[in-house]
Amino acid sequence: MTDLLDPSALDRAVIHDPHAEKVLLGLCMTRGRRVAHDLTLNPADFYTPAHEQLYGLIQRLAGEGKPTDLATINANLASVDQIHRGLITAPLLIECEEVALGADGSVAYYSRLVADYATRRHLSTAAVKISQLARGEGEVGELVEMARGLIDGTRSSIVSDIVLLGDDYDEFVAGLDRETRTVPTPWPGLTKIISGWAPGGLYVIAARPSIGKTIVGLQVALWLTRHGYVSFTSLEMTRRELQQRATAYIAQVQLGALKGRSPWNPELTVVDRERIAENTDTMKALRLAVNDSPGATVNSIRSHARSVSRLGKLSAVVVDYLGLLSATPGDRRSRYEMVTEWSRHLKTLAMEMQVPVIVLAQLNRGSTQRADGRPQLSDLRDSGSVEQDADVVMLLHAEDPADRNVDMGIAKNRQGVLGRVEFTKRGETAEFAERHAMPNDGWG
Ligand SMILES: Nc1ncnc2c1ncn2[C@@H]1O[C@H](COP(=O)(O)OP(=O)(O)OP(=O)(O)O)[C@@H](O)[C@H]1O
Repeated sequence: MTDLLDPSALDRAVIHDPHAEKVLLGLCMTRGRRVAHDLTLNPADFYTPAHEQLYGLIQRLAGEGKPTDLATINANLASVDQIHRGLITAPLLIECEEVALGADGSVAYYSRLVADYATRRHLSTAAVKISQLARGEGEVGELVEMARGLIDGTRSSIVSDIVLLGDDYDEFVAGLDRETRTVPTPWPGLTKIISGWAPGGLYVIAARPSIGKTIVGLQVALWLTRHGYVSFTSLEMTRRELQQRATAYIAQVQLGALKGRSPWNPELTVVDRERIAENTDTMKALRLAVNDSPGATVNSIRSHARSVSRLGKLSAVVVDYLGLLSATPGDRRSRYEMVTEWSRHLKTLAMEMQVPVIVLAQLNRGSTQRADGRPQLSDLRDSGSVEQDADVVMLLHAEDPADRNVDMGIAKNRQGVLGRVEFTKRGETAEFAERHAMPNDGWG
């Protein structure tokens, strides 16, 4: 990456309000220590160096439980380092007091003004850096993510951004009878056990190879399109293959007949063609956005989800599957460390976007060494810390990939009970049908 322009080269002179800075400092001096104590601006949020130093001193005094008035400031000037001490002059202190006496706005008003100007300056600096990023080297998706990170980091820390746990408690109590924003899974029994997909939740569906995790992932994604757009990252199948599976499920046509004409594929029947025709409009209108670009990374998943959310309400993010994600070029960490970071990022993505993130994962061979062959949470060991980050972990188990009876163990459920669900796998129409759900049933 080429060197970034020195942001200090920017002319930021117009993006500040020296009067507001002085008034706020004066209010801290004249209205008692509490005012300074409650402010959460950073000294660097003040544009003028003298104001920055004075605010830093006032904050220090308030933190030590001392008054923040003119006399105490004067008595403590020696505690400011020698280089900056000279900036806090007697005329400045007097001017701050005077403008504060004549001010007609509240402390909140002036602190908001100072914070807003600080944010504008950060934004201006970020714009220069982004412009340099755009001209530099790097994969374009990564660059977009870095640019987003720079924009996200521009907010100044101000008092009104601090929210206490009980701040909206009345709203919480009033909302107890309102319907939740969780949405059902395609299977009523499972929905009951895990209480549906919750916004901000990270859900892991894991299995040994060929048990059917993609079938489950796609069925879930198709179901969730009823509630909005779904961002579906597929590292194993192309969009065309997903089209075949989705058609098999929605139009109830044999998957084999949708793979094109060949001597070994079954032929499409007249009924099949009718069903496809009947469901063409539904297929075309599906709000399923497929990201099947090779080498997808966690950053590209985030980018995709954000772009999809601009089309309309995002209802979920689905990733098939965690182990196939690519590392950022040049990342030399162990696979374990990388996957650990990815699962953290996916949980953060769920919380940021306020949607469920459903991640498919492959289990290691641990289960094959057990007498009953049943997978356990520990079989996710190769998947970094996904077991800790996940809100719910669902483990699929069948004695053999060809077996139509597949069990799902809810092996972790942060907000509820564990349990077990029995499914019939209908591979030919790419679907799982729920037979029986058993909350509180042990797994293992
Ligand atoms: N045309 C078909 N007819 C019947 N069953 C099929 C058909 N295609 C796939 N299946 C079933 O689906 C299973 C594979 O499903 P899926 O691709 O979802 O598995 P997976 O767990 O994602 O596998 P992988 O380890 O390859 O990621 C196979 O074991 C098979 O039982």
